[in-house]
Amino acid sequence: MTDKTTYDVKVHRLDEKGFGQAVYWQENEQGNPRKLKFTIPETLPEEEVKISIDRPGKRRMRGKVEKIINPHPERTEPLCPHFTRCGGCVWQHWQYEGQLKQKTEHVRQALISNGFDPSLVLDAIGMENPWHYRNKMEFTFAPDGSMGLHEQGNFRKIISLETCLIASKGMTEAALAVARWAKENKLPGYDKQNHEGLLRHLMVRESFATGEIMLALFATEPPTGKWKDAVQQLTEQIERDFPNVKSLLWMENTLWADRTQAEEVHVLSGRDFIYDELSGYRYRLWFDTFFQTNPQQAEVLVEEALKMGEPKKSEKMIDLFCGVGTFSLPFAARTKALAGVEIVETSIASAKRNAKENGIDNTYFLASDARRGIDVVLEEFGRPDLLMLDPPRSGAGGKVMRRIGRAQPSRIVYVSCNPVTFASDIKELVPFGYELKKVQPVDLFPHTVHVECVSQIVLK
Ligand SMILES: C[S@@+](CC[C@H](N)C(=O)[O-])C[C@H]1O[C@@H](n2cnc3c(N)ncnc32)[C@H](O)[C@@H]1O
Repeated sequence: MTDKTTYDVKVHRLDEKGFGQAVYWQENEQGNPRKLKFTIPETLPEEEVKISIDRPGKRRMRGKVEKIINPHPERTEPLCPHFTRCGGCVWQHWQYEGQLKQKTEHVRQALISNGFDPSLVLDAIGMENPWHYRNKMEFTFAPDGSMGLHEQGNFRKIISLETCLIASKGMTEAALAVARWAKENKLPGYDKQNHEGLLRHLMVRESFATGEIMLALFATEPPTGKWKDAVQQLTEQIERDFPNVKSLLWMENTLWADRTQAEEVHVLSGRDFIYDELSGYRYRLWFDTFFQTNPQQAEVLVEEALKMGEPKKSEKMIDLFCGVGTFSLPFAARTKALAGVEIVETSIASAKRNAKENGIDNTYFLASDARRGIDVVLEEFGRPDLLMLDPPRSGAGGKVMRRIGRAQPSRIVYVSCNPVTFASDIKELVPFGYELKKVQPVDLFPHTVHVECVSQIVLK
């Protein structure tokens, strides 16, 4: 039986997942005060709410809102029917302006915690229309063959897809067609518990610039034998109804890990990649290529990075964590020479090809871990005038930052998707004579807690 005791609490802050945090004081059996700590999704700072216990816990309980006693002035009606259950967007109940203010504040707090001046953080640049911005989605099949997104906090449960307000409309329609085909053909979804079933994931990516779409269906068996007719039907249907799908792939994946990886790629229709464009450069994207997922705001990010980096034709530059060259190409076009370092070999192969196909011939790309790669590049390339880095969420780490400090580039542009690791990374540069000049947050992920920022750091 669930405990229907209710507690009136006030949200005092949001946690790193964007959920409200609150405490409630009550007396224990000995008459001593006892503190109950709650995490409450779908609440906003300073809101007073009546909650019940959704999920008990020793240290912190998950609260369920029974009534909003005093709502936040920026509370709004969420638009998506999947909101509250889907783990995708957690802030649809917050007016977009409020989300942006919170993101700016989050970056400022991360700087304060590391001893930097928060006034260096400019207001976050948001989107004019913060919907249907994503160019890539991954959906999962449930054992009953339905397809959708993972339920919030429960990776075993799948919410059947009806719509998605952050994915592009074209991509969602194509995904829904695949979901209907799977249902009509009664194809079994993969059961993670007993490792049985056929369909595992559907990855969809679309280029907003070229209109090309990729559909990659991950399955435990090849598209032959007893599945041949159904696969043929899917291929014909997609070719007929979705002419923009330039890549329809069947990815064989028998591995236990729940990831969109493939042991064999079968091209059912078109090619094994699609073309995309960003900031005027053309890119080939394979199913596993890392590429910015909000292309409109990614262009803003590139523009801001160029403004902060002020690249010059006489200068040498290093791009650490360069991926397929999203920043490398526009910077290389404005510098004398650019060296890019990235750990994923296929991304480096892609970066080389992208540079060539875009007529850029002053780049040198190295597939290496950043820590070793920076040493190799410095040895072959000499001291850079400008260095940019765009590490993953875990940050670059002290060893890489200290190597950057010792290399003494006169300007550094740091692009980050995690203000916390960003702030601790740049602190490492201070003893080497660097000064943080400004930080520009850019919102690439409306309705989620994530924020990207570009910053300018100079040698004093
Ligand atoms: C946030 S992405 C940025 C990619 C690129 N700048 C872009 O905008 O497309 C971070 C990149 O760092 C790469 N990476 C992760 N760990 C790395 C490491 N230890 N050394 C070098 N590159 C790494 C990832 O493969 C990924 O391409």
